[in-house]
Amino acid sequence: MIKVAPSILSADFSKLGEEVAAITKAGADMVHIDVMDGIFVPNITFGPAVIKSIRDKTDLCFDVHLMIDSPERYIQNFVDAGADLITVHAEATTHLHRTIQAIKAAGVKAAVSLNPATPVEALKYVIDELDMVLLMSVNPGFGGQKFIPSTLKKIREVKELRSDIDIQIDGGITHETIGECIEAGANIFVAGSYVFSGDYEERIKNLKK
Ligand SMILES: O=C(CO)[C@@H](O)[C@H](O)COP(=O)(O)O
Ligand SMILES: [Fe+2]
Repeated sequence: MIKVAPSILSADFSKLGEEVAAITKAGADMVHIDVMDGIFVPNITFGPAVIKSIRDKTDLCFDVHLMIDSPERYIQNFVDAGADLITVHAEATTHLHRTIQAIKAAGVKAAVSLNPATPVEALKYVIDELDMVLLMSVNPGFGGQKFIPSTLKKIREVKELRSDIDIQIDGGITHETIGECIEAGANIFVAGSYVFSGDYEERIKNLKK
């Protein structure tokens, strides 16, 4: 089944709670929350306090995408804030396996993300521990960028490593780019600018069909 996870990076921050309620009503399957620290990526967004403030606006899964250096330092803070699924970047932590164990020990689902230039081999010795793999289809840091086509090959490579794993694609997803990702084997789609620049319900429906 195809799932759509609107990224609130493209929402109106001045009314974030209402935006989360609106995408829930519009048929979103998860809420994708992009946390950026200005070090791992050249942008800064929000932290646990903001996430906690919107937790009671929806019952949907809070899919927290950590684009922060050494994410192991903050796992418990994001769990306490209401995260259901925590994604860390393989490039951001020295001890990836230990970080995954820490996420699971904290009682939430664990995923690993790879930047566009990072080979799928980076997942080889941790993939059996994971609930999901996130493949970045743009360089992380900003919404509204163009989909990088080499992601399609990476989707197939992840499938070869573990055929039953959820594969989430993040960056440049629209009604035009989603189809080839589904064909390659991905099943969860983050969409920021595409969903938030139109009628939310119509845009989510377009992606699902
Ligand atoms: O993690 C990121 C960006 O680093 C994403 O989640 C973006 O928010 C996706 O935005 P669009 O490409 O869909 O506009
Ligand atoms: Fe993201």
